[in-house]
Order: sequence, then structure tokens, then C-alpha cells
Amino acid sequence: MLAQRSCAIFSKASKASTAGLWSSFLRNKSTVAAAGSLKARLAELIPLKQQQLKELKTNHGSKSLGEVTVDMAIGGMRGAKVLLWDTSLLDSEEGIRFRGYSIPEVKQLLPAAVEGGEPYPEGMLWLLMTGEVPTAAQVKSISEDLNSRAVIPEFVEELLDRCPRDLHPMSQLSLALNALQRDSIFAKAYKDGINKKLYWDPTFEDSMNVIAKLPLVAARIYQNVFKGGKAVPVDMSVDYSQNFANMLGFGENKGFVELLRLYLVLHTDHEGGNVSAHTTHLVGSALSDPYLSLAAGLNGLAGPLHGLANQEVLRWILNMNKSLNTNNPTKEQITNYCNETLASGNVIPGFGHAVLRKTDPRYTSQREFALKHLKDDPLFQTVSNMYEVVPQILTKQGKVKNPWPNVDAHSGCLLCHYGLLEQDYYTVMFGVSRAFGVLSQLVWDRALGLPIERPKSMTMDSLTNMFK
Ligand SMILES: CC(=O)SCCNC(=O)CCNC(=O)[C@H](O)C(C)(C)COP(=O)(O)OP(=O)(O)OC[C@H]1O[C@@H](n2cnc3c(N)ncnc32)[C@H](O)[C@@H]1OP(=O)(O)O
Ligand SMILES: O=C([O-])CC(=O)C(=O)O
Repeated sequence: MLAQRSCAIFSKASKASTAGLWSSFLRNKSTVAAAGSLKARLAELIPLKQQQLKELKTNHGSKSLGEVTVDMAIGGMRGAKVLLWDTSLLDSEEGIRFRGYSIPEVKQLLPAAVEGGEPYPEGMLWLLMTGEVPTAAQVKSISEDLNSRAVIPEFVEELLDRCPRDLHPMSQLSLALNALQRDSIFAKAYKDGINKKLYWDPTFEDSMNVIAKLPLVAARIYQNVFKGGKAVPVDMSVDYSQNFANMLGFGENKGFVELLRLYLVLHTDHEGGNVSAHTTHLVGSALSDPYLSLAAGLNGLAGPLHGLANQEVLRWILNMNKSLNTNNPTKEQITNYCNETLASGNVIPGFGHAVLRKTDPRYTSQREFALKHLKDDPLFQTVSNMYEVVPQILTKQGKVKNPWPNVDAHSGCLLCHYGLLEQDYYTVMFGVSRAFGVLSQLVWDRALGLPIERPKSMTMDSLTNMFK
């Protein structure tokens, strides 16, 4: 019935547009089946948000959000308020709020598989897309919808199977996304002349398809690179995280599945200015489809100052342990190793942040998970000891604006505990989660008709001359 309702909304919209394309799009059974209640809810919300944006422009369009300084132009635009991003907002002291909800609130409000356990990422997707807390039935409808979209074309499987094992898993993920783009509904609709008022619909379809296909792609990369290539198909009767865990080979381990749920929820979104979000948004603003936009964003996530830091943290800890020949270094040993890292001109991975000025609540949430499930794990003890010593060491340096740990300082030790030891893979899992946030916003970018992004750049000479 909801699917019918969404079709009705859509048919109405398509009358306004010219394209016979649209009726053929609607005739496509898989698309109609997929047009579940999430899409129907979005169709209801979009006119309201369009109106809000219109009023914002009319009433406040010419007001200033602050000064743009030369420091901002040189220093990575830190603090410049120049992006619209609705799915989450970051406070430098408090940390992230997803659609207004803090992490503890999200954990309390979103439906979970286990009583008192971790929320389903599907619920997070609903929240990010609509701003509303879903019911258990709505979460289930998302699991089913995603399962029904999950299959990947054979040529993409072959492409991944042919990748050399030493091609980084993040490069393989990006490659696969670019290849999956062959089936972009948005790209086809654009080619066929879709009315711009309808862009959000194929963007939504592509986004859901991408999110659905990511576990199969990601698991195939894991199995190929680290485990000899076993492929586990989607189980239509289970949720997204259970399926992903099954495909990775950890499905029997209920602790791992719960960790995966938490991991996928926490890494979804971190407002719009971080490299992966901003890149996805920027590339999408050229009307590149969700596959291309996300692939670009994930290429940014693969940088060691951004998402790759989670692999770097674990590598750093394991290198320290190896050089000290211990699994449980003392605080003094950790301090000395940190000082060596800094003296060699390297960063201590997992610490610092461009916006946060306190411990990342995503770190705290993972720490709470560790205290509940694995408090005696030696790696967790090292991570805890680092929490005690690294902030002081960084503060002593005098230049680090935030000495506290970020999300990446903790994730590796949790994954390791459950046997997912391959650090090079960690950012792929981050990428699967990040797709939820940046693609939800991309749907809204198109629904709100946001324009191509094109800030002004300056040369050093032009800046120097400006202030002569
Ligand atoms: C999911 C995420 O993306 S979370 C971030 C993951 N990245 C990491 O954990 C890598 C380690 N951390 C860092 O490199 C930085 O803190 C970043 C990239 C996260 C933020 O960078 P910035 O906003 O430029 O930080 P900040 O303004 O504090 O930098 C000032 C100086 O302190 C240094 N600094 C910042 N963090 C660290 C650190 N963890 N270790 C050593 N030095 C650091 C910077 O490199 C910079 O040095 P410079 O002036 O010689 O160039
Ligand atoms: O906000 C940032 O710049 C980096 C970050 O923590 C994220 O993207 O999750």
C-alpha cells in the first residue's frame, strides 16, 4: 500500500514533467517494489523543506555568516561556514548530533536487534534521510528493501576478482563503485531528459542501490584479499549488519555482529565539511551520479589524515608492540614511543581533530562497548593507556589544537578483538558506513535543487596586492 502511495505521488509528479521516460521508470518492477515507505515519506517531506529553504533565502539570504580571512583561505577553510548540510551537525565541544540527536540519544531511540544492544544502521539511514526516528517495522522495511537491491553484476565481481591482492582495499572499493555506475538510474534519467524537479528520485534509487550493494562489494574485497575468495550470498531474512558479517565470515559471532551495528551507525556522518562528505557533495553538485560522487568521497576517506587513520592507529600500536617486544606496553614506554613518532616528523594517528576540541563521543561510545564486552583485552588496555598519556604529550607540543582522541583511535582494537585483524581493510568498513550519511544528504541536495559548487580562489599575489 505504501509502495502504491509512493507511486501515486510519483505519477503526479511525472504528469508535470514531459518524459515518457518516467512512466517507463515506474514500470520497472524492481524500482516500484523498492519505492517503499521511506521514499513515500521523503516525497511528503520534500515540499516542506523546499519551502523552508525558500524562506531562509528570502528572509536571511543576504545576512553574513562571518568574515572570510586570509588564514581561512590558506588554512583549509577552517571555521568558514559555507556549506548547507542537514543530516548532522558537529559541535566542537559536544561532538556530533545526527538530525539533532546525540549518540546516546540515537542509541536509546533507534530500534535494536538485541534488547539494550546496538541500533540497526537501517534505522540510522531512516533518521538521516527523514529526520525522524523510525519504528521497528520501518527499520525492517529498509532491511528488506536493501536486501532486494543487493546483487552486483557479474562483471564487477570479475573486476574485483582480477584485482591484484596488493591493490589497497580502498582503491578496489572505489574501482567497484565506478564500475557499478554503469547501472546508474540518475545518469540514464539525465541522459533521457528528466525534469530537474525530479532529480531527487533517481538519486534516491541510486543511493539505496549503492548502500545495498556495498556489503557484497566490500566483503568480496575482504575475501579476495585476505581469505582466498569465498563469496557468501545475501540472506533475505536477516538485517544489513548480519548479512555483512556473514559475508565477511564472522556471522556466527554475535559479538562481532553487534559491534558491526555500532560501527556502521557511528561512522555514517560528521556534518558536511569533512573530506569524504564535502567531496561527495562537491562532485554531486556537478550532477555526477551517486556512484561517481561517493567514489570520489571515498578516495578522500582513503587519506591517512581522514578515514585511513583507523588502519594507521592499529599499525602504529602493533609497530610499537613489536619494537618493544610486548603486548602490553607501560605508559612510560608509550610516552617514549610517542615522542619518537613526533621527533621523526609524523603524527600520532587517532588523535586531534579539525573541529572537535574534546574527546570524540564516537570514541567514548566505542570505549563503552569495550568496557562492556572486552575490558581485559590487552589491545584495549593499550588504547586506554594512550588515552591517559597522549593528550598531555600533544598539549606539551604547544601547537595541536585538540589533543584528544578521535573515532579512529578506538575502532581497530575492537575489530581486532573479534578476529578482524587486517588493518588495510578497516577504512572499507568506514566507507560502507559513510555512504549512509553522504548519500542521504545527496538526495536532499537534489531535492532542494542546490547548485553547482564553485567557490572563488585567489593567487598569493592577488592576496598580497589586495592588502597593500
Ligand atoms: C575520521 C577522521 O577523519 S578523524 C581524524 C583522523 N586523523 C588522524 O587521527 C590523524 C592524526 N591527526 C591529525 O593529523 C590532525 O589532528 C587532523 C588532520 C585530524 C586535524 O588537523 P588540523 O585541523 O590541521 O589540526 P591542528 O590545527 O591541531 O594542527 C596544528 C598542528 O598540530 C599538528 N597535529 C595535529 N594533530 C596531531 C597529532 N595527532 N600528532 C602530531 N601532530 C599533530 C598538525 O600536524 C599541525 O602541525 P603543523 O603546524 O606543523 O602543520
Ligand atoms: O569531521 C572531520 O573532519 C573528520 C571526521 O571525524 C569524520 O569525517 O568522521
